[in-house]
Amino acid sequence: MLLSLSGVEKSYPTGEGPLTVLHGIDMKLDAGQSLALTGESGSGKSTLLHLVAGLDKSDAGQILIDGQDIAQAGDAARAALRRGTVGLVFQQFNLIPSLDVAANLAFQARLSGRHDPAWQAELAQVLGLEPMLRRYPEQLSGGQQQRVAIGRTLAARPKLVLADEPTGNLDEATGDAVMALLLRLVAQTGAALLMVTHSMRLADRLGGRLHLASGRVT
Ligand SMILES: Nc1ncnc2c1ncn2[C@@H]1O[C@H](COP(=O)(O)OP(=O)(O)OP(=O)(O)O)[C@@H](O)[C@H]1O
Repeated sequence: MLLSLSGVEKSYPTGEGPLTVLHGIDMKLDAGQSLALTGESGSGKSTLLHLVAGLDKSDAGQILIDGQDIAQAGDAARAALRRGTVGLVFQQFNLIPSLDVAANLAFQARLSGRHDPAWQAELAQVLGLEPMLRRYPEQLSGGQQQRVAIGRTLAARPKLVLADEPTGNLDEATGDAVMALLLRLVAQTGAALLMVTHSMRLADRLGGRLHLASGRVT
């Protein structure tokens, strides 16, 4: 099992006292599987994704990624896991403005010691980025930037791809095309995909669905 959560709890301190956002979440995701994380605004989707990404710490429970419990891991171990095993694709593209497309594509793969020029070239081709490898992010459309962000994540060959509304900033047709590419590439690499989406239409294209309501799986 690539990703396994059991009894995951998370509260945030607020002016009115602690706010429990996740109540004992259990879930599993195997390599090659994809899962849509759905639920109303405020149901805890992003919180759950951030915990799995190691960007935040849970209060209780176990989060195993590839056999390693990140809930108990220290900051350095969580950062290493983020570099090595997990790839993130968020709604904000977070490209590096001072680097051209080719260097943005290579960035994460270089950090994780897995830069593979042939794989990067294949990604650039599949994602339609070949004509713009020397351009800078500000010279790209939103859909093009999102394709670079997906390519940058997949270039590092993550075992687990975490995506938060990855096509949320795109029009429907562009978003559909980018989503099709993401699903195709994830399937090709055998990675697992956990994706937050508000769109039932997009959720239906993934292998399964985990629905959250008030911080509980329903
Ligand atoms: N840092 C924080 N401090 C206090 N409360 C927080 C914090 N981050 C999130 N929350 C609260 O936790 C709850 C869950 O937020 P979360 O962002 O996980 O929801 P979501 O399902 O992703 O929502 P959306 O679909 O609107 O993005 C919300 O009630 C939110 O107000």
